[in-house]
Amino acid sequence: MKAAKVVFVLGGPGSGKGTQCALIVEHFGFTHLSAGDLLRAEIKSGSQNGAMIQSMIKEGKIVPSEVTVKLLQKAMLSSDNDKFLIDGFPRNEENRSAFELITGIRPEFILFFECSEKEMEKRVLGRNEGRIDDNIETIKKRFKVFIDSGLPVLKHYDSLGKLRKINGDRMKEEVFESVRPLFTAFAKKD
Ligand SMILES: Nc1ncnc2c1ncn2[C@@H]1O[C@H](COP(=O)(O)OP(=O)(O)O)[C@@H](O)[C@H]1O
Ligand SMILES: Nc1ccn([C@@H]2O[C@H](COP(=O)(O)OP(=O)(O)O)[C@@H](O)[C@H]2O)c(=O)n1
Repeated sequence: MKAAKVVFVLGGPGSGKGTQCALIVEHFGFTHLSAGDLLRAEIKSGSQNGAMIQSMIKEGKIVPSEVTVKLLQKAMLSSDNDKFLIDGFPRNEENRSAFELITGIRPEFILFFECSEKEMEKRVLGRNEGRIDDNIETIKKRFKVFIDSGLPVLKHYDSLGKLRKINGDRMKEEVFESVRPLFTAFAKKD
């Protein structure tokens, strides 16, 4: 698994991570792994961690890294692909160090969508996916967690020269035109 190429995709709730990942998958043949989607699937599967995960998500808190890294690792191992977009991860320093320790993988780079809180709030409230955390009370908590726990992760990768910031406040097609050049090195599909 050490040969796998990984790009972490970060940004606040509603910054457009999932939307841009779908476009990258379509154009560059990556496999999209959303940490949030894997955690939500784990709740639905009736896992013994389900109740804990559900209450963390409802409160906008970060699920213990061991749980999330195991889910990501399992998904990577069961894929034929060797190029992964890991979306919504790492959310804090614990996520980051646990992933590096357990998988031995270092990301190629970090795609980070910068977006105003006003725009993110509007998008999340309009998302209509029936998520238990897409309500104004939990959104405020998620914004705070993003700043308090997420910024140290971004600083870390910035210091390694791996942070690629994209203005996510624009129309999705315009955002993708800024994303595209970062992936041309991966253009050849295997
Ligand atoms: N650039 C954009 N402009 C307007 N709406 C967007 C844009 N990107 C995504 N959206 C919409 O905003 C909502 C949140 O986007 P999503 O990709 O799910 O964000 P995230 O994965 O970062 O939480 C979705 O309903 C999506 O269709
Ligand atoms: N690495 C992660 C990713 C998500 N999560 C949880 O899942 C929730 C939703 O994350 P998400 O990435 O699906 O959605 P957004 O908050 O980006 O819109 C987070 O608020 C956390 O409670 C986590 O605990 N650890």
